[in-house]
Amino acid sequence: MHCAQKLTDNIYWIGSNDWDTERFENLFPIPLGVSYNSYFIDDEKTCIVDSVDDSIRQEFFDNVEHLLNGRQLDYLIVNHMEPDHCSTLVELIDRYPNVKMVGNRTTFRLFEQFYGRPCPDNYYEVKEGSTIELGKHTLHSYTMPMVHWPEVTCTFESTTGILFSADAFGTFGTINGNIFADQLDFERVYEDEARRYYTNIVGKYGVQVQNAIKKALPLGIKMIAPLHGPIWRTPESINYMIQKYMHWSTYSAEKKGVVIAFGSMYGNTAEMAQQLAKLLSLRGITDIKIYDVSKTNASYIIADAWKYSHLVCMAPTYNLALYLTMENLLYELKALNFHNHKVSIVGNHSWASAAMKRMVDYFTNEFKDMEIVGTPLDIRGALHPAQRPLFEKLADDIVASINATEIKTFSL
Ligand SMILES: Cc1cc2nc3c(=O)[nH]c(=O)nc-3n(C[C@H](O)[C@H](O)[C@H](O)COP(=O)(O)O)c2cc1C
Repeated sequence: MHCAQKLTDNIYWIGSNDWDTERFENLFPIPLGVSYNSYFIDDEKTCIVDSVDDSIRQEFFDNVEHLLNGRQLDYLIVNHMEPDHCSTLVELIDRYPNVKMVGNRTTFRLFEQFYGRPCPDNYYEVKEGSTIELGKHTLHSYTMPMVHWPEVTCTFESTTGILFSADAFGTFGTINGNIFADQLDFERVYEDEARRYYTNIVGKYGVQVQNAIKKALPLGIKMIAPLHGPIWRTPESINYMIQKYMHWSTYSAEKKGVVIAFGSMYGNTAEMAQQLAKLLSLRGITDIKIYDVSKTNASYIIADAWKYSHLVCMAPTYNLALYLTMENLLYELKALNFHNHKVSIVGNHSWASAAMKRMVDYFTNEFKDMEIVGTPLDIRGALHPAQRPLFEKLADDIVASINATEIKTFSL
């Protein structure tokens, strides 16, 4: 049954929710589900902006048929050729064989690679600044390369001021009736998931996101319609989300605080993590998060590492190397270009140390712009009373560093 919702008198959300997929990209847990958003513009020419994942195929076509009401589909804008927005494209073309599929050369190449169905008669190539007149509405195409795929464009509708932003400004989490961010407590319900979505999916491409923001801001945006999660339509909510993107894309901490990520087999390093947290608390630090890297999916730790000013990595040596789940976390952080934060290091070993050295090497040589706070520690087995002063000193150094840290603010 159709379930479209209005953005304006003539523009509709025709997306739906996916509660079934366990992991987005088969990597990132999505306990709150995810929405795939698509939009319909009802004008002299009919137009769909981006399509959806196969998992919500039925709801999508119910909406499309209802809104077309027997008319033909004239345009199908493909801002992003990732399969979670494109696995219904071939069926759309089969159903509406005269539709013009709007994209760039890379869009069409990826389409053919994925679906083995060249449709050159349907291709309608656009470039930077190309416009399409639908009647009352005019679409302007702008490239956003590598936010986060090479073909990505955004489409600006200049009559209503709606920016169809592809995956930018999206979030994990289903749409629960309210399609607009200002209708709900976004900060409480979605912000952590928006950050986890951004940092893990788009995080590597901060420079490209900055370029896209620079390009989009002068357009006079009145609404931002992303491909996942709620839509932004008030100046306050648009401002809020763009400011979040300024923080995230410049790798700037949003808040003073400490994320302690530990790995542990027998509980000794876990115990050290708790001791350090207690010492930080006694020194007045209120924002402290402890994560077991073997327990919590790295995507959550990565999101909080991005958010808070200070990270502490604590892990044992394992077969003359770094404990595997910590190695994995640091590998992922590095792959996402994480930088511009402060980190402290505690290793643990029993006979031949490697973990501490590996962590120091990571943050000194493999990440850029990471300041190591305090002297890296290397504990043998368990923390003994005689070593307590080392932890007291580390806590002092972290607190001094937190006090000296300035949290950036961004004005638009
Ligand atoms: C499979 C395995 C391999 C290990 N390899 C090393 C090693 O190469 N060098 C070393 O000093 N300790 C090694 N250890 C010992 C641990 O690093 C050490 O006992 C550490 O204190 C454990 O910390 P935890 O109590 O937090 O798990 C290894 C332990 C295991 C189970």
